[in-house]
Amino acid sequence: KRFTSREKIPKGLKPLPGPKGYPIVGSVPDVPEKNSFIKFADWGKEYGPIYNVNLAGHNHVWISSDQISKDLLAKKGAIYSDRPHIPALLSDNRTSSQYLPLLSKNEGWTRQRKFANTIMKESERALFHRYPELEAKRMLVELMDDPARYNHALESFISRVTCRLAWGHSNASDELKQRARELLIGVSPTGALGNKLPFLMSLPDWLVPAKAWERRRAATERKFFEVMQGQVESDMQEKKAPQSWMRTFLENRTKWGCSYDLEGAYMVGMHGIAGALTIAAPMQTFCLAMCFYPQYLPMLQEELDRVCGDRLPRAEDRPNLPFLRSVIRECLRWRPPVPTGIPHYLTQDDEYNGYHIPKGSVMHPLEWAIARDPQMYPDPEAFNPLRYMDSSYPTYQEPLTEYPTIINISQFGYGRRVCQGQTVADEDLLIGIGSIAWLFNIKRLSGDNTELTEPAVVADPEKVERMSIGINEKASISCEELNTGIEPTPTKEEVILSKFSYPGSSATMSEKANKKEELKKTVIIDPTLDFTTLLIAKPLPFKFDLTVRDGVRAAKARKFFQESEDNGDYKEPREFWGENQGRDKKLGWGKV
Ligand code: HEM
Repeated sequence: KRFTSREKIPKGLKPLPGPKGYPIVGSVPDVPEKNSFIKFADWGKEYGPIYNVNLAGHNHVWISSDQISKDLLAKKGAIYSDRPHIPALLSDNRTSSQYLPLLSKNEGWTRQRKFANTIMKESERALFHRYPELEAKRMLVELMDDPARYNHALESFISRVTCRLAWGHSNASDELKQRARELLIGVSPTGALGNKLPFLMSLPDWLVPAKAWERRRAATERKFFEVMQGQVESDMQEKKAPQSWMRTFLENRTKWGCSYDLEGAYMVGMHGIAGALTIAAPMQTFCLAMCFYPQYLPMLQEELDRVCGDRLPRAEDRPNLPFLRSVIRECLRWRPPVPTGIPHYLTQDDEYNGYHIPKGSVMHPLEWAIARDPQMYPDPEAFNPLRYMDSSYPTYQEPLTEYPTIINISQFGYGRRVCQGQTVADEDLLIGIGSIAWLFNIKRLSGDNTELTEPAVVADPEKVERMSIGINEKASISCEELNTGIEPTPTKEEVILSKFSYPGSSATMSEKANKKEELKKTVIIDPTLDFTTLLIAKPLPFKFDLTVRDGVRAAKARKFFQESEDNGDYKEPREFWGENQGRDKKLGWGKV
């Protein structure tokens, strides 16, 4: 929906408040690429818990309150459950039945959600086939052997579990990571160029490398999903296919109402991607939190030692591990993996508290702000898992065998579109974070005295040294920018300078100079806020001490791994596109 300042407001209603913006581009120049969610939250403090922003002619509504998000997105789900168009994708995300999270509220979405419900229930009943427990052993050994590449080990853990759930084995987990990363770039407002400059998508490929990149991405993804489906099919014929979402689809393929098998390939593949993308983020946040709030790791280890003793945490331990659940819940609150929320789209004019909300508005439940409501979360900037363990906090809930839980918290969205994968995330985090805390101490590097002030800002960014991960190294979702040729995360100065080259800028030189000064002040240098800029925000790799708690545990962890290794549980990763990941061919890893 195009935004006009003369939008007709029905009698008796007021327009929503919000920043005024500039001609044509609206408020785009005021939104920093890095940590844009903080800017949107700041506007929420200025204009109120629901406000309007014109972004390049489109009306975006930002909601910073859990209650308002529920009132609109959940209670009025009939008109608030659509999705906006994503211009950088070649096929229309709303109708193409490729990506369930991006589909319009149509028949395809209904049947795919039904399928998703079935596979999630089946997996939960089967305790996710113990895949998280199996892969946790491999992750621990990788972390012991190469702690500096912790980021890679955590992402591999998640991707392998998800790959097993989707197709019954983990061989394709590196490829799944790369598919996840490329799709994330394709759909992120700050990723593919076609989302920033949609008109590019109507020009020919040879003129617009970003469009050619998307064509290659889409073709590679399709081929990958087809190959994965075909393999499960032939394994089933040979009666050797382990349980998986794809097997569930193929065993009953007419039941789901898909018009062709390829839809099944996408339905399963999309869930694989959704898992691979998201769950490592809170695990990386966990490492960050333990570095900056060191008082909680000993408490967590005390609980794990008491409950698990000399074995790793298991699914059955969940009721007895309330502090572990508190830490996980707090990781999701403190640094929400989807800080801007995933937008809904309003299909009819509506009103809220006397305000007019025009049809076609893109609605954002702003998780960053919702998770910082000081009434619900006193001292919201502090990482504090005790808010779920101590009855004096508003978030405390009994019984502690069940609460806290991450199921149905705001970070998983609202209404009819809530996240389908919550139980997978819940299980992976319990086993993954529990296993790490069982085996390791996590500390800041000695000599790093960075202090967090309240609210957590200002520190020396040089102290948190980034690790370089080279091109064509195994996939790493957090470093998506490196492997696809998209610019690496911009430096402070680049962030500022990039604000002066947007098309249509009519700012005078002095306005630009003022803006530069203003932006300088808002650049974030808190190391706990050094996150990737795409839709799913992950802490950028940083250096810290990851050491085993004692030799006995280390030896045990190696033994657990060896037993599964001897059992043939871990297979080599498979490469799909040949040399150089197919860079010189039409299919393979994309590089703009
Ligand atoms: C920490 C992990 C995760 C987070 C924070 C997360 C967050 C979200 C959010 C915010 C939404 C949008 C909800 C809305 O529009 O109101 C969503 C949707 C969705 N998620 Fe997740 N998610 C996670 C893990 C997963 C996993 C593991 C899967 C599947 C294996 C998954 C599958 C989906 C699907 C299919 C949707 C689309 C639902 C729809 O549009 O109807 N998610 N998720």
